[in-house]
Amino acid sequence: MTDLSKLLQAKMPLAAWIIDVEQSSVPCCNQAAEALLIGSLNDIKSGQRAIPSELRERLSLHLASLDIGESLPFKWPFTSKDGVEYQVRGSVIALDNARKGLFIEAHPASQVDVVAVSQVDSLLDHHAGLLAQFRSLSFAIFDRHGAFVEASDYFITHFGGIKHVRELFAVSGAANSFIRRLAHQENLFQEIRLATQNGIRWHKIEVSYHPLTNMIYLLTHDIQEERDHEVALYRLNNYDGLTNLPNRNLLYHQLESALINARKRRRQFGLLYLDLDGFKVINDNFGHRVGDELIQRVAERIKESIPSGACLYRLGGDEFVVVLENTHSISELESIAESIMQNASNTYPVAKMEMMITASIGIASYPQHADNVDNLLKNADAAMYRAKSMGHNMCFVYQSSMADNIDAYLTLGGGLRKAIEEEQFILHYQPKIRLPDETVVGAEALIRWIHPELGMISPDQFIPLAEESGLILPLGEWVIRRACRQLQEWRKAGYPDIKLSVNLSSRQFMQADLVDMVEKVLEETGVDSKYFELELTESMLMVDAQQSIEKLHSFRKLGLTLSIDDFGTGYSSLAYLKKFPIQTLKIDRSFIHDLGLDSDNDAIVKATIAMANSLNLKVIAEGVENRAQVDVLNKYHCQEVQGYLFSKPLNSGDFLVYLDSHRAVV
Ligand SMILES: Nc1nc2c(ncn2[C@@H]2O[C@H](COP(=O)(O)O[C@H]3[C@@H](O)[C@H](n4cnc5c(=O)[nH]c(N)nc54)O[C@@H]3COP(=O)(O)O)[C@@H](O)[C@H]2O)c(=O)[nH]1
Repeated sequence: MTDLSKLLQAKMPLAAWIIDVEQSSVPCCNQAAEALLIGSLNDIKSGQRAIPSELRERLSLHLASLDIGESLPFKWPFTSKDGVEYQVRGSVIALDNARKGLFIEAHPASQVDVVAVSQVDSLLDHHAGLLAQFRSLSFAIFDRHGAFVEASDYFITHFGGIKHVRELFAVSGAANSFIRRLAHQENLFQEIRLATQNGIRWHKIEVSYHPLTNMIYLLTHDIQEERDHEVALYRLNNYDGLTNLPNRNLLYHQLESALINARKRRRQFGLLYLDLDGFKVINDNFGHRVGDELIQRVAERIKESIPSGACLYRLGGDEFVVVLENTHSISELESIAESIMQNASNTYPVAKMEMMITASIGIASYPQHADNVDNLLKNADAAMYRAKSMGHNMCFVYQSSMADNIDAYLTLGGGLRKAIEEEQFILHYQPKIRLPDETVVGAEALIRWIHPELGMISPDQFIPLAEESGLILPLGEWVIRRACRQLQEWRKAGYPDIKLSVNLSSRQFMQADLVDMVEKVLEETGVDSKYFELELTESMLMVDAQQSIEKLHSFRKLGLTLSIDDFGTGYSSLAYLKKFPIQTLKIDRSFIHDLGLDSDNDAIVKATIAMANSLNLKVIAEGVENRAQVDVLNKYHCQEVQGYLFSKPLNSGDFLVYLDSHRAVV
């Protein structure tokens, strides 16, 4: 084995000092160092006590910040024998703890090495100890053709008996480039993968070629553990722990690069924004462990459903994004979305159960729908919410007309959240009039937002925003609670019992715990459920007819009445409606508008009322604005009407005044 003490003395063309930094002394230095005792380096001679305090401080500083085997660049000015000012350059390398180190430096004319350590008891003991430490460095010498000459014990244990420097490299290309650079007598300092006895590992290497000996001096430091930590940290920052899918960070990176590519090559790329329907219910009912397992299975299923070039990301919760580069058309994106929805909706064996879940997907494409990453994501997200509000298991392609809503969402959306917290809403009540005696028998509760700056905002403006942001759930609950409290207040004030209806939005109707919530509010307020009515639209019910039927039966069990709003605008037939346990049909105002003016329209209204009566359903006509309409409706035996002819929606005070003057005489 090489005796590095000899190496230090004889073979190294470098001047080398062993410096006890703590004692500020120089236990020894080699022959080359003796020959270079010039200028400020003159103070650093063998057996010398007290090195220059500035040098000592700087060495201490360097050594203190280093771990074993680590190095730092070091500069020190000195003047040569012939009076030339030089800047010594090299690096400090720690030996066995942060306070002991090896310092190698070079200047233009020759090379200078300094070994610096601290905490030495005696010079002699110290000398032996230092050499042992030096031996523990991974250090080797090669001739200028790369043939092995000598190495430290540690080097040989770590890399094995090698004959040529080439054998160190994991990749032949790296070896070639290394040898090429050495041929140009370049000094190297780099991080590279080397082949060790324990496999390929990352190393920091420091190489210098010395023309005096024609030798290559190589110092290596194994940094595989640091690299492993870096990789672990990278994974933590960029991958989702549950599914191992790349996360939002990597999504942004890929989208940015997809955008650059698409711009450069004038290509398209697409984005599918995916959210599972009703995942919260599974989490709430079966626990997060089952929810997590389901998310993993769904992720696998989605991965199987997308083309090989596509990339799947998990944004967190039940949200995923698929990025498809180099797409040709939106219909291509739609057909991929369809196949994801189809595959995802098959059952999953989770926790010894057969689980089912569906997904809603929003689609946006560059350049059609946005020209930057943020807008693309935002638009795909909005399209996803639109898909959700249309029902389960749907996909929706972003439309530019949604931009108005999104802009409004950005300006009103934040305010809407605050408005819910601060209850900036009121309910107005539009009387429902019985025919033919035209007395008030009920009312429809209609929400109004009293914005602190914008004044009263119509529900047409903010209900779609509330739907798309999910805020409709707390807002809808507020409406139900407020309406029930109002009923009780009227009752307690001695007004006759009337039926009050509220509108449900489609997202609200999908809410898994809707029935429980309504039941809780009824109990809380003490309202007699037969005076409370829910208005639902046909399209809402037809999204998942079977589930709707079950939900409606649950409401019926609570004693509520159920009404189909906007009847005639959807696609359900009266025969089909028989399956729904409903009590009232509200004919849409578009049919009432032309009543008495268009015979086909009249025939439809007449037939609807007749068929509804035969099915034992009450009929109410909305949007009644003139007497002629009332006359026709009376002729067809329509039971109730609602519209501006009788009253616009009123605040609760005005409504009571109206009620007083239009109530049935008993
Ligand atoms: N999910 C919820 N939706 C709600 C709630 N409150 C209201 N809405 C829905 O918003 C839409 C707009 O409502 P609004 O501006 O209140 O308009 C209602 C009436 O003012 C209007 N109306 C009534 N009579 C007439 C009339 O003679 N002519 C005419 N042009 N318009 C009239 O109709 C709206 C009520 O319609 P409908 O619900 O179909 O009975 C509207 O879609 C509301 O449903 C809420 O709390 N939750």
